[in-house]
Amino acid sequence: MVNRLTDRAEWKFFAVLPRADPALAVVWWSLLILTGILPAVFSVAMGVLIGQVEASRQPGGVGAVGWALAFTGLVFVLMQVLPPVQQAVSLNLGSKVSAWLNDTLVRACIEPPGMAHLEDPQLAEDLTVAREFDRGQTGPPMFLNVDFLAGGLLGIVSGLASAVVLAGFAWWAPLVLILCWGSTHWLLRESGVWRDRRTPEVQEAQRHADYAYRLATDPLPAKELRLFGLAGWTVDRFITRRRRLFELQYRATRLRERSVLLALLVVAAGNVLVFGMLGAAAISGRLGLDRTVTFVQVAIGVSLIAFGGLNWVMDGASAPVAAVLRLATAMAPAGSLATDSPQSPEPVEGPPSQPQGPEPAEGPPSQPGHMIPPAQSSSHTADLGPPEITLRDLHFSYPRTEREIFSGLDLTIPAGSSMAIVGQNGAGKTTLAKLLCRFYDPTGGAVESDGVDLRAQPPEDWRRRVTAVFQDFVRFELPLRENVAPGRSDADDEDILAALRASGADRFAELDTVLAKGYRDGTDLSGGQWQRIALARALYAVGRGAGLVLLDEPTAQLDVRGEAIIFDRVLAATRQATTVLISHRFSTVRHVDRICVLEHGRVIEVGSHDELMERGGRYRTMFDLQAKRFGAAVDEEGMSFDVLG
Ligand SMILES: Nc1ncnc2c1ncn2[C@@H]1O[C@H](COP(=O)(O)OP(=O)(O)OP(=O)(O)O)[C@@H](O)[C@H]1O
Repeated sequence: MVNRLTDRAEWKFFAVLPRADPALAVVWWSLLILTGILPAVFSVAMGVLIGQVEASRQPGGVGAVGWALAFTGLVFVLMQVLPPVQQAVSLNLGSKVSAWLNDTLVRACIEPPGMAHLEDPQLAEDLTVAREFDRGQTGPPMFLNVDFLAGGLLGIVSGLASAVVLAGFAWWAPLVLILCWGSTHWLLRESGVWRDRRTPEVQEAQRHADYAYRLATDPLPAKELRLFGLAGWTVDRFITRRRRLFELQYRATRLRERSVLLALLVVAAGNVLVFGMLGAAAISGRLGLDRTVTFVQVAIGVSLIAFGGLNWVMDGASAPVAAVLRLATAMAPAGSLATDSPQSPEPVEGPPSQPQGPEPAEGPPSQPGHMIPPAQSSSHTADLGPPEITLRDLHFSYPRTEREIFSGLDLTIPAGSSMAIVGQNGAGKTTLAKLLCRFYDPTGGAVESDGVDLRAQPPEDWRRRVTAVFQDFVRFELPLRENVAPGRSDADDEDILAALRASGADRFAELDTVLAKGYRDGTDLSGGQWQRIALARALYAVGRGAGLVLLDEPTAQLDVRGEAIIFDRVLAATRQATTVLISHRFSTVRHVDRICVLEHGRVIEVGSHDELMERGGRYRTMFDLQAKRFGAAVDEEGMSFDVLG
């Protein structure tokens, strides 16, 4: 019984209020009760006033009209003053609840060390419902909701306070009216709750409407949408999905004729009975004018507990809150990683695990949503040096998929060496980089660092030793300084400038310039310039001691000459690290120590460029194919680079 109550979305909603701001929640409830009982008190005051006026008119009668008038006036003034105060408190509490929910949601998304929770379709659907408190697609946003709710709750408190006063007329009268008006909640219950809010149809309409909205408002798709004449298509998609959403909401929550008629009948019967008895008592003289006025007013006041705004607001406000709380618990296990290696149940030999604490990632956050906590100090990692990486009989399938990306992959990358991974599109190169960052755990076999399974240490300890430039690196809408050293308030400008110089990115902007056009004095960069910034971020991390450097197509957007120069500089800067390069450009690949060719989830060739060329296998075929389409040229400085033939 208690569990059923606490499991309800409404309960969860009210439980969140004190968590968002305990003091404000107490003030909110207190004002609600005080403001709610005032109409009933006013009815009593009016009755008393009339009684005193009548008494003072009697021959020799002495009425305390003045006191009664003052009391009525005081209640009236409070009735004018308290509602705006209540409203201000409601809006304030609404903002606090909104902020608390945002915090909870952001934490739920960002804190799990893995990534699977962000790719789970069911959780993604839940996320859409949860974000409703903020976006307000199907109801008001939370900061307004708390005020609307206060309005509905005030009605309930007023109605109950009126019922208490009405008991002075007859004990059964408030019971009859509460039963009648209260039954409307049950009779019209279907109309107050959007029960099928979590059906695939609703969630799909919601997600697609949201996506079309983002397509229209984000600057990134703006070019293609215009070029391909997709403006009308986007608007149509948005309108049809929104309309569908409204239709589904309307169909679920519209008032049904039969229920409304039944509710009217019940309410009419109860009110005819109570008001009839009140009238009879007044006519017979059993009830004086003063008490008649009071009881008629409170009998009307009980009607405030009827089905209405509260029912509609309550559902819209509590469903997203329940969804946020659900996600807060569901995302953690979905995005968790193994804590112990099945391969290394014994205490493992090898470099000591990094001390835990608030230290930052030495590597940059490589994916949006995967920032590692901000920095206090940066010792430790430099001492550990570059790791030797071993992939031992590695098997991997993405969560909820059957297909094996790796099926028994064995590979060793010696400490301090550079290794290029080549293979066709979809061969699993980026997946390998993700496994090396430990965004996922293998489904079989192991990834080892210096002979120690990565699962034998907390992911954050391992990630302090890793830095990466991913194909889809993040472009922070932040000053250049923070793009190179994100989350590091203690970063030395000289170190940042050195990293920028090494990646050839030192002339694009001042360190304080925000790298986004939408900001005052902000600037945007070209694709290749952004790539150099991402490289600078990785090089800065290497300077701070990151021992494993993952470069996934790090120079794909650089011009041919720039690529050769920058790549040489990157290799020089990462000479002390173990470097893994993923690239389709053989002009880059040939500069590394060893090359590994991936195919069908396995390593089919490993060796230096010269060895693999001599072997005449798959690498040679791919190299020759690319060389046919490209020719070598020598620029005026005598430097050789590839150009289109
Ligand atoms: N998050 C994911 N969930 C499920 N499957 C995925 C996910 N990411 C990638 N895949 C699948 O894994 C396979 C390998 O992808 P991956 O990105 O590792 O290839 P790649 O070798 O880097 O390709 P490319 O050269 O095109 O960058 C692909 O078939 C892809 O569809």
